[in-house]
Amino acid sequence: MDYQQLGKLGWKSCFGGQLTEEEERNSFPVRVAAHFGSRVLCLTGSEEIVLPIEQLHDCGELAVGDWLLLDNETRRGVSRLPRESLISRKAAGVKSKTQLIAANVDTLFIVCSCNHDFNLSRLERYLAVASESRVTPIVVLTKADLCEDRDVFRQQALQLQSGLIVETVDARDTGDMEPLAYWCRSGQTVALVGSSGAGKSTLAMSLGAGPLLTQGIREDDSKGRHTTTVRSIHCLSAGGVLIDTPGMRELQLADCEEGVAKVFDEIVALAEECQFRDCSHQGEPGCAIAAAIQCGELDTRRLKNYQKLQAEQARNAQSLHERREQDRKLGHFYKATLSANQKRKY
Ligand SMILES: Nc1nc2c(ncn2[C@@H]2O[C@H](COP(=O)(O)OP(=O)(O)OP(=O)(O)O)[C@@H](O)[C@H]2O)c(=O)[nH]1
Ligand SMILES: [Zn+2]
Repeated sequence: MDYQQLGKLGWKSCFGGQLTEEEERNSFPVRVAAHFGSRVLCLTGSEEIVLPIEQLHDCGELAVGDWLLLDNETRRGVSRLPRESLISRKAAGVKSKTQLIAANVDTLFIVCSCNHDFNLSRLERYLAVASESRVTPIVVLTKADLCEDRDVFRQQALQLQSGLIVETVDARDTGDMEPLAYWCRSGQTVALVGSSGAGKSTLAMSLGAGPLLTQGIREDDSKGRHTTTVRSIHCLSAGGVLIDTPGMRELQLADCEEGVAKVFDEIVALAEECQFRDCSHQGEPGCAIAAAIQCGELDTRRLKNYQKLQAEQARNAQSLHERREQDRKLGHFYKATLSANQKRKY
């Protein structure tokens, strides 16, 4: 196994530690770089392998960023290595279906501009997703060059979560990328989220995002037509990789009760102090949250956003549960029909 080549893809030694001797002998790791319906693009660090999805059946549902083991001889997927993190979202348009966005991301750059785009509630939403996905969030405030006092924005963002790291940058300036380099070093995987126009592409460019392989990529199909393969993994000048998929750009909360509770942990703690266990914090006597609002310890915007995100995630989680139930029942139905058909045949 060429660990140096794998390092370029964000491979960490802890992944290697999970392999059995047999797996080390008979298989090799690849990273999922893109998914196009029936085919999956996998990278070894020195080679690109496009595999039909059936060949990866044993690896389960796949996300960009997943590490898979392929059999040395057949190149069939043997298994998927346990994920260190997984970012998922409620699929756009499809009611209550979860879509896997990216796996094994170490750091999420939450991008927001120091202008009218700056929105604390949106930042909290992304922080909840990061927490739920087990990814370290870093808030990157762009367009700092265009505002009078970048520190005003920075201080507000710092309040959102204890220990939160917030950087202010001119995303066009490579010199401003230095504080971010640590998160982009070799063996690290980062992803970007933020609203349209916040500066994600500009930031990616300044971080040196480029194609992972410069040779051996076939851009022409068998008929000589030019084809562009959408690669979702890019290498960065600091040695790490960036996962950038269209799905990353529109995250919604899906089943992330823990993430929301973590980001708003002071509100959760306050609620435990309320006189009534089922206090709805809407004027009941002995409400600790109302008291905190009154004395200015907690602001109304934050409480409202907590309640909104809480309700939103509960709704999504509920419909996900219903869907899973439905799928389960449908599964039983198929099985029953299948066995009835088989009985008829024999
Ligand atoms: N002055 C200044 N301009 C910036 C900065 N970051 C981004 N821009 C400009 O803002 C515009 C939008 O930036 P993009 O990088 O395209 O934003 P994006 O987040 O990728 O947007 P989508 O692709 O729509 O998601 C571009 O014209 C950038 O040049 C910054 O830090 N300072
Ligand atoms: Zn209360």
